[in-house]
Amino acid sequence: MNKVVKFGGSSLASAEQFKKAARIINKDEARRYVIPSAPGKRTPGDTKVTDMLYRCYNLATMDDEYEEEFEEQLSAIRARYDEIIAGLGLSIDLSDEFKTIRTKFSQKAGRDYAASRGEYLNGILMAEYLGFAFVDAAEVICFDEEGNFDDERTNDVLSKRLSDTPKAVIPGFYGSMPGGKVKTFSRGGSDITGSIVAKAVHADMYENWTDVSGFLVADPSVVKNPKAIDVITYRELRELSYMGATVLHEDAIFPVRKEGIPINIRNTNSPEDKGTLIVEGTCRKPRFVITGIAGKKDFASITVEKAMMNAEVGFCKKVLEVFEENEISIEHMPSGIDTMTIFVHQDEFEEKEQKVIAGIHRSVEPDFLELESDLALIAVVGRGMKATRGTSGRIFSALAHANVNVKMIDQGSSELNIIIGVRNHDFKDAINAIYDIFVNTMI
Ligand SMILES: Nc1ncnc2c1ncn2[C@@H]1O[C@H](COP(=O)(O)OP(=O)(O)O)[C@@H](O)[C@H]1O
Ligand SMILES: N[C@@H](CC(=O)OP(=O)(O)O)C(=O)O
Repeated sequence: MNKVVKFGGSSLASAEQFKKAARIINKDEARRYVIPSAPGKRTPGDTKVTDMLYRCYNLATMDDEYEEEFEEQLSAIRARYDEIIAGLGLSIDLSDEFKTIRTKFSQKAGRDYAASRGEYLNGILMAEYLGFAFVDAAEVICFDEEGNFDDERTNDVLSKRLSDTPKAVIPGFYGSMPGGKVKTFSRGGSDITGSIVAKAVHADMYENWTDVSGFLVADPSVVKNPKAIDVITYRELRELSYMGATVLHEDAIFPVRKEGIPINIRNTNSPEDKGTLIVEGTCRKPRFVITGIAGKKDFASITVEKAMMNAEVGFCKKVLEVFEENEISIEHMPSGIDTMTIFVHQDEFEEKEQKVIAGIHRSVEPDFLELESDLALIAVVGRGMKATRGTSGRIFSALAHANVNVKMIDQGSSELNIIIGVRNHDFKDAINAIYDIFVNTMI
């Protein structure tokens, strides 16, 4: 048996949390490969070390007048680690490491290098505390010249290196490019490292330890005490993570999915809870018709209307090309007989708005063009929806009861998800209404 365990920033924010993580690791001999994140928030108002590092690096690249602030920030980061070292009774001294960091910062080693030090230093502490080998992710997680993750090379290097390292700590979030330049994944990317390591060592399980007892039906900051999901498929999870359920990075699924390795989301603060099992497929019936709800705010929509639009060859392509030319990514695109609507991120769209409108006019001469802003998209996801009639009807009626005006509803062709567009200010009410109708009324 061979398990890869990733501990998130909340699980390693202090010495107390480190002890809990170590207890979990030591309880099961199979937990051989450990992926730590950087120390996260100790309290809701606290700052993650990764954010402190970004800030510190920004200060390092500014004028001399910011030197004092830079020094303060670097000392505050050091203090976070020294607090953990003291709390764990370790005899490690990070002076040399911080000397190197200071030199690299002054040589402008890059934002990615700066951010990666959070995981790197936490990895050193974790390896020392557990008595495991430390494997620097810069040596085993490979990116190509363009900065894209190099799957094949990584798998080769990593599996070779770990085949003669029975127990190791590999820091999450970063790797390096061919010349040795450090490169990070996007935020929350330690989840991806965990998945890559699990694939390389052919793990039986990838455990992802966080501060909630699994993947919950809805975001706990939106719905009070949401129920945990027992089993969820990779496809369902991908839909939910993409739509903002942040518990697992949306790209963390791909490496383990190829190998059929299940992911288990667990709670470091409540290790006896079974958490959520993420699997390729299951014949286990879901507890509720829906598996989960997630959503994101701050979208704008552009509705293009033209009579006989469907008969015009290449109409949609021409409209989409305008967005491509302006480098705006499209989030969602429901269409009708004579209309198509394009949802985009408002902040990306705002500054290019007039160029896009002019471009659409020029390329397809629409009868009518309508813009709306401050919209939210909500995804209701569930493998159980396919077999259940009237799911959309129930969503509509729940939202009507909650006085939420539905701007758009669109069912994915896989019948795995229904996307609903509402106003930003109705976001919370809408999610709670959907949660109530499918979860609370079923209990
Ligand atoms: N559907 C959901 N289920 C569980 N947690 C969610 C969900 N949506 C949002 N979250 C948030 O995700 C957090 C865990 O993710 P994250 O902060 O990245 O943890 P970590 O620091 O362990 O990596 C939870 O504390 C919770 O607030
Ligand atoms: N520390 C990085 C990477 C990461 O995955 O962190 P966490 O596991 O705390 O989400 C970040 O804050 O983005």
